[in-house]
Amino acid sequence: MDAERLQFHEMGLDDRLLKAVADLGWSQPTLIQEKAIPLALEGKDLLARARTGSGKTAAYAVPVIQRILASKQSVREQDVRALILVPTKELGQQVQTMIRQLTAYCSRDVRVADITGKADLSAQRPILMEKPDVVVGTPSRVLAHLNAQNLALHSSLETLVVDEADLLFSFGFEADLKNLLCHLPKIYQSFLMSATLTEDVQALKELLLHNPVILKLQGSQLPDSSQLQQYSIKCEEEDKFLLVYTLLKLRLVQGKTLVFVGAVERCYRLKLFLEQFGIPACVLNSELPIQSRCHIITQFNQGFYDYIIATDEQSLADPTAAPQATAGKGKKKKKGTERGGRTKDKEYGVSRGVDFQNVANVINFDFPTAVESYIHRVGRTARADNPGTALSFISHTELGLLSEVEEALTGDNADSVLKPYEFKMEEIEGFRYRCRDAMRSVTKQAVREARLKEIKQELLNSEKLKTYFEDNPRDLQLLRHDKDLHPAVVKPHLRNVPDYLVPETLRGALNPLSNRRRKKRKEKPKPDGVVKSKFKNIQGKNPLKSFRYSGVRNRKGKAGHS
Ligand SMILES: Nc1ncnc2c1ncn2[C@@H]1O[C@H](COP(=O)(O)OP(=O)(O)OP(=O)(O)O)[C@@H](O)[C@H]1O
Repeated sequence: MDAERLQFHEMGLDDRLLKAVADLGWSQPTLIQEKAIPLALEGKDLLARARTGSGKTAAYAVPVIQRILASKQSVREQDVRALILVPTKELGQQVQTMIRQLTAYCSRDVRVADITGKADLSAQRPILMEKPDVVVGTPSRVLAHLNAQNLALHSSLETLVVDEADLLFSFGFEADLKNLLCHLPKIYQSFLMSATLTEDVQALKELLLHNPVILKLQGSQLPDSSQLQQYSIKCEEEDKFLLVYTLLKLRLVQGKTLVFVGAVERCYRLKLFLEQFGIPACVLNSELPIQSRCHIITQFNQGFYDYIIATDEQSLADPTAAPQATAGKGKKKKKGTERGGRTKDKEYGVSRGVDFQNVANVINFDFPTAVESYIHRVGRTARADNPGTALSFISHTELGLLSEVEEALTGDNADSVLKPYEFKMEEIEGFRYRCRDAMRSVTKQAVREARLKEIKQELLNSEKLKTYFEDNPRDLQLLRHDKDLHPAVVKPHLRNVPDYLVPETLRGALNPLSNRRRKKRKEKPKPDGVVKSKFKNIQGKNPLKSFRYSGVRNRKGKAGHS
């Protein structure tokens, strides 16, 4: 604990709030919380820029709740007192969950409603008619309710929060946001929270804040190398598959891992490839229904899955993503339509603001197309005080983007932030044949079918999630999202790795679990998402952090790990 740091109990917070904070296991505020909460409680408008994963949500949620609890002591009338604007549905749900956790001991006094969901306006009307103290929504959703007179804010609103402010404009909410402001009272307190201070955020600042205190914390946008280790490795298309197979199958990457790809189609390509080796993974992208997306994230956080293959669709290189991207430029369009009539959800955001918990590694299978996107993706690991690693595969076409990221992250520092991931590709040549064998089954047709199958399946799941599971919550745990999508092409011989193929230096790393035992284990959630393997016992640490598989020679003169 940092003795210098102002503690939660020294901030004059309500006891019920302090008790909830203690239940969350937070021994002290994060830096942004320490600075922002007292200023917010003084009534100041705030513009807070702090890096991803630094605890911005509670930095505004705690003062919002405190203010409501304080005002309830004198005014008993129920009204909407706080509005929290978020760019995505995922974030909306997450903010609601955080507020519910923080109000666990005062849930009657502080009611929160997340209206980001897809339900009809009329279905959400009754919720708003009850005048929850805190409303969480995207600007377009909130505006629609204001226009439909399901919600009135002009006399009651005390606090406005704009979370992930840098993303609101890029998600196309500029016009909605401006229209929404006409419905707000003259005086209210505002907080603008952002991971980056873009020109858009500056513009929002002028629009929303009055004499704000500007908190710019932590110069770097990502944690330093003592907490987050970043690597890059140059490899072309086929090698990307070969390398990811080796890393996952030999458990060279341990713990929960998010693999980012550049297009929805590539989610399925990679999933189909991996499933042939008995490596299960969930797919996460904007085509899936919101209920499924949130359930996948919840289960991942609970340790059900080790791997998620996700797209980061505000920066897709996929040409089919174009409609979505242009929808982000202020058009009224809610959804982009892909070729083949598939719809994408504009309010989808996986790499932005979503609190994946205890993610040990982020792998950029395809490099992001913008610096911001790199920061948000990599920010899914090393959150709060946890350690993490990020590994980026770089093809020759992506070298320019790598330099941009390097430049943005390195700043004045002469040392490169992304260290080379030294891996002797020639040592795993023996695996190339089986990878090609697996790739042959991953045809365009197979990918298309898998994609359709998954959407159909998830639409069914989503219906169940909406209705059935409310009555049968225990069955919810049994609903899995990482099942094989194309069992017909799975070749059983690929599931096991014959010893002779494993480079001598990596033999200890192979996970000894048989398929049968693996199946048995799959039923149970893993407690913290970190899979124990023989390798871990041998090395005692995450190999992605310490791995050197290069020309470095050990004392016996063999290439090996250091
Ligand atoms: N005081 C604290 N002590 C320990 N953990 C905390 C504390 N405050 C927040 N956390 C945890 O840190 C994680 C990151 O918090 P949060 O999602 O609010 O970050 P963020 O700054 O909003 O990140 P992003 O910009 O990526 O959304 C969460 O899991 C949260 O529960």
